[in-house]
Amino acid sequence: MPPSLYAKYKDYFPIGAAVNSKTLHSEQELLKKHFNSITAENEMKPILLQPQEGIFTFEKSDEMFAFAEANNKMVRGHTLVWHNQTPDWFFENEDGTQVSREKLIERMETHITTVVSRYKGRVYAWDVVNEVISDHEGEYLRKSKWLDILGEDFISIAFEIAHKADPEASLFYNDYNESDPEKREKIYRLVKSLKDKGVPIHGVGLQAHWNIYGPTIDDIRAAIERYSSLGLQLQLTELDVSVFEHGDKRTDLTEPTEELLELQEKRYDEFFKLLREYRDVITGVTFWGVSDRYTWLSDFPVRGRKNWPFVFDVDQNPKESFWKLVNF
Ligand SMILES: Oc1ccccc1CN[C@@H]1C=C[C@@H](O)[C@H](O)[C@H]1O
Repeated sequence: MPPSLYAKYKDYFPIGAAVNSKTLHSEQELLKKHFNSITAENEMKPILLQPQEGIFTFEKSDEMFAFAEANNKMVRGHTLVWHNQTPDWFFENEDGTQVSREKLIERMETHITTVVSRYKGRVYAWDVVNEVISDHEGEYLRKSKWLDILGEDFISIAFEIAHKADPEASLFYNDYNESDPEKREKIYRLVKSLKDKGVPIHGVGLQAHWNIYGPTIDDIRAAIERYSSLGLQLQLTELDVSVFEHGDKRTDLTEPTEELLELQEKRYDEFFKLLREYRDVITGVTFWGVSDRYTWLSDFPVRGRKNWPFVFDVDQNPKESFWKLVNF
């Protein structure tokens, strides 16, 4: 009988999983036994909470909170301000012209305040702003309508609004490729600037969309050391360990090979040894899914290409990787 993953880590950090309206039901048994935190994979993104101005659709997110509260699970809020999965209406006037700075700030405030207030005291950590750092060499901030219309201020404004709506919630900046040395320094620059200005930011979310070939333990350690040197909490917010390198577009596999699974076991073992070492600064580790039965990676970066990134297999049984996580 496998031990509970979150119970095994009760002296380290909460163990979470991203869920969507389907997996909330199809993965329910694993969620109850192995995870003590959930994140909505899509249902709390701007496009799904406020698809049209003034029309808030909370049914699916409310169902997740009902599950969380009935099963004593914590909730991470994901996400309030992002360049993706955000309706165009935020940035446009009725006639389709670009909205003014004042109007966009008003819309940001309405969205964040309405959403955060609804779940006030029930979300322990919010990904207030997601993925504003550019992946392009030499470019600091990602080009977006938020940046075009409001300038860099949109980031601190979002944090201030969220903090006012729920002063008790821990507020995170969240990003991927967070262990890449160049992007790490840009994230560090942003988060330090927010902290130095007294912006209410409490943590850095390392999405941790890793794979069996990278990032290196040294790069992950350097990122943990760099971000935590700011005196902030760290959370892994979207952990998955793809069996393909990001640039590998192969589509021939219908199941993972033994070799790939052995590599994955080794990586999970190394990753969690490192995470346990930094238990004092890591306040949560959330997988971006539950079992290999469903992962967003089966459509990214190659649409329709199955992936097997988790520690539970397609039959919802523990993989060898699971045992690496609990046998310490
Ligand atoms: O790993 C990436 C590479 C390129 C773009 C975005 C990402 C990760 N982006 C994440 C992934 C899935 C979404 O459901 C999450 O909301 C988003 O934060």
